[in-house]
Amino acid sequence: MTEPARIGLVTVSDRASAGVYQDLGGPAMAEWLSRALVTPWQAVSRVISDDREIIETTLRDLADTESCGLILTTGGTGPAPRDVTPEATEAVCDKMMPGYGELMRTASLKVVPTAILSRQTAGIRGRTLIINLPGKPSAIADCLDAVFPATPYCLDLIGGPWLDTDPAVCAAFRPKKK
Ligand SMILES: Nc1ncnc2c1ncn2[C@@H]1O[C@H](COP(=O)(O)OP(=O)(O)OP(=O)(O)O)[C@@H](O)[C@H]1O
Ligand SMILES: Nc1nc2c(c(=O)[nH]1)N[C@H]1C(S)=C(S)[C@@H](COP(=O)(O)O)O[C@H]1N2
Repeated sequence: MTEPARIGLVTVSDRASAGVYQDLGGPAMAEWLSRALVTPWQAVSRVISDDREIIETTLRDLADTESCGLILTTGGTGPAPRDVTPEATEAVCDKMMPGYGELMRTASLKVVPTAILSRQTAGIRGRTLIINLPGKPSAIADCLDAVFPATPYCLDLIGGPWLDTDPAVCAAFRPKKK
């Protein structure tokens, strides 16, 4: 039996991390993955403040120590002074994947005119793919619906975990098998 794929779910929010409001972002990411994935997986969840050092440390820990092959972040992608998730992501990645940000903004623009305000991106650290999502919990499905079809193959290419999806939720496309 293969081990379940470990997936990091990181909520970056000053207010959710301080308990001002309940974190709905982490549960929304978990709910989307539970619907989409048919292979076993396990969440490794964190709720942290919009602090660049803390975000970088958390991403390194999830990738290098917790063996997460995929990490989703939500929040901190906008233009406000404390929005630094994309900078933290880029700082810990070896390689950026700009197509993710481009496609997520294009998909979100069909839902909200403020989609361009997200600087969300994605990148690779070793064998881990990190994807930024906006903080609004409803943005999570908008963005994952758009980019997840290419994500299992991206993980294949970097030596990450094998993920299969329910085609009724997300039609993953692999141009060739491993
Ligand atoms: N993790 C979350 N859980 C629940 N709601 C959230 C979460 N993150 C954001 N939101 C909601 O989306 C709105 C916009 O998110 P945004 O990331 O801009 O928050 P913010 O104003 O930067 O504050 P904070 O970083 O403290 O969440 C918030 O006002 C809040 O209503
Ligand atoms: N799908 C989707 N994308 C979205 C939004 C949204 O509500 N839905 N909000 C936008 C807004 S208003 C902002 S400021 C940016 C950045 O949000 P963040 O700082 O919470 O990550 O995401 C944008 N992208």
